Amino acid sequence: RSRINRLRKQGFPMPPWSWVFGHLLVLRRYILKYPPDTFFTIVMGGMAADFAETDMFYLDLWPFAPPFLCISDPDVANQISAKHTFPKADYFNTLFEPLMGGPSLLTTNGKEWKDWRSLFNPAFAHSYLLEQVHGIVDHVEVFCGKLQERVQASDVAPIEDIATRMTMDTIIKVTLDEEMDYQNNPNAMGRSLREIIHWAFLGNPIYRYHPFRPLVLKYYGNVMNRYIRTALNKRFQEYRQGQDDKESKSTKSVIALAIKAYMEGENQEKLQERTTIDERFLEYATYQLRLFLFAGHDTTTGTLIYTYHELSKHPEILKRMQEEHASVFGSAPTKAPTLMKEQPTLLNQLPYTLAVLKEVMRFYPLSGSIRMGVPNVTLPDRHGTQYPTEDFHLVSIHPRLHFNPRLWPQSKEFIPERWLVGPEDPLYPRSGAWRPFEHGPRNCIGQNLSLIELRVALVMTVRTFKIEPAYKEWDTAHPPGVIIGLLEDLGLKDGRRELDGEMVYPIEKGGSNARDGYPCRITLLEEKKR
Ligand code: HEM
Repeated sequence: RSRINRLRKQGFPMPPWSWVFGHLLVLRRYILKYPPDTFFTIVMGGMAADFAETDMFYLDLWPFAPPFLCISDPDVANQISAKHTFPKADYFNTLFEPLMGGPSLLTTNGKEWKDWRSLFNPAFAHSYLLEQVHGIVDHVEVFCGKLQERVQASDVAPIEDIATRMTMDTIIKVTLDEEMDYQNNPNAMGRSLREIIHWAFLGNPIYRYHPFRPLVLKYYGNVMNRYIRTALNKRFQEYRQGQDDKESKSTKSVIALAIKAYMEGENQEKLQERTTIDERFLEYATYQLRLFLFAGHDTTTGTLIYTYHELSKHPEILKRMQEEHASVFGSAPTKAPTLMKEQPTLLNQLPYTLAVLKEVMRFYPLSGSIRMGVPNVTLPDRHGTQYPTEDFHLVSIHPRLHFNPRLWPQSKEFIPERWLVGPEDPLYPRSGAWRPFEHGPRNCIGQNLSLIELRVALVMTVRTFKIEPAYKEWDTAHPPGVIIGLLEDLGLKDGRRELDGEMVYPIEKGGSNARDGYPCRITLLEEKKR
């Protein structure tokens, strides 16, 4: 408090502050502007908009969170992400480690992080992942079957569950070379991940301080660990077999490549004797694989759902995307899966689809970035004022960065073309203003995988299915329970379910999912035309 007070007296920007509450009451005022389940980062974006003059401000939320230096200036955000000056924050680690079970790429620093990142980087390269398109197409085909079932049922239901199962199946296939088949069957691994997210759930103090939480996390963590370790051992034996038998088929999974790189870095003499995988590798690789599943499934699912939503609102954009798919894969949508399997590089010929995805990610930033400030290092705002960083968590506020009218002409309009114009065009994106995957050495390792999977999913769905939100029908069919309804009627509970006139908005559920899992109606496009 006294440190914040000193900075306040020196005139650094921050909301009105008090010795007793810090900025908690101010935060509450902002929270009340939004529906109660709104993704917290969006609330922060709203607050940051009131500091447009500096695009930086301090925030004191003690005792609920450490003090923050909030940043929505692209140059400052670039300075934070460009080098390793600012480490990942301990606070951040305590929030995320229960999800992974131990130290992972997301939470470690220095040599420990660098060694693991170097081991996995090659397998997440775009060209390498294109070799995995075959498996991705297979999983998207199952997803299409599920959409088809929804067409036949002619119902209104959330799409999130089936889309999440698809992204989980895909990540497990690409990273571990295992068929989880979660889209068709209940699966202990998939269920455990969901339970862990639910119990580790960062924003809900009821779960955070629940006495059974450690036991529940341990139980489900063990289920995940067992699954991953069994798969890792299988991949190791395949690697060994590949060593002895040069003819054997080499697997292409992310972990197969990482095992190969790890073993090649080992003492070669010892390697000959090794019949089981080294325990330290097994333990740490398990944390990384849990992270891939956690970091990759909700984010990719959310982006897909928000893309369907924007396409439903902009028929002209949908039409242009369909035309692009027809020009690359031919006029019959049924041919596209085979073509993608045979020539995965065709996915590189979809600039418009990619532009739509980038614009969706600008509109719906699903993640964020936090680093720890360090002694004697300051960050300058665009007027040159230097902000001390020591003891502060440096938070990049993506929703503000992505909507700041100073950085984005027509910032509230959905314009995929801004991603297709040259630097001479006013719409051309400003460097560092778009950060869904963050930038620099610690950017998202899975971004190529997400963008490939999303393109495959769009190619295989948008010329066949029409997916339209059906919130009104859903809300009518699912009114709040008697007690909640009464509290809402009495004004004792906030019953708002719209943000800026939109029924679809990211909610706080561990990963910024669409409200109620995006209830929608799915029909066949031909049906619509008839
Ligand atoms: C639309 C999809 C995705 C979005 C928006 C997203 C976003 C991000 C962001 C913003 C970061 C940086 C966090 C920070 O600075 O603290 C990050 C890091 C990371 N992401 Fe993603 N992600 C996505 C998909 C994936 C997928 C599919 C995977 C893996 C299969 C993945 C794995 C990771 C990992 C391991 C890191 C930590 C990297 C490091 O620190 O070295 N992500 N992601």
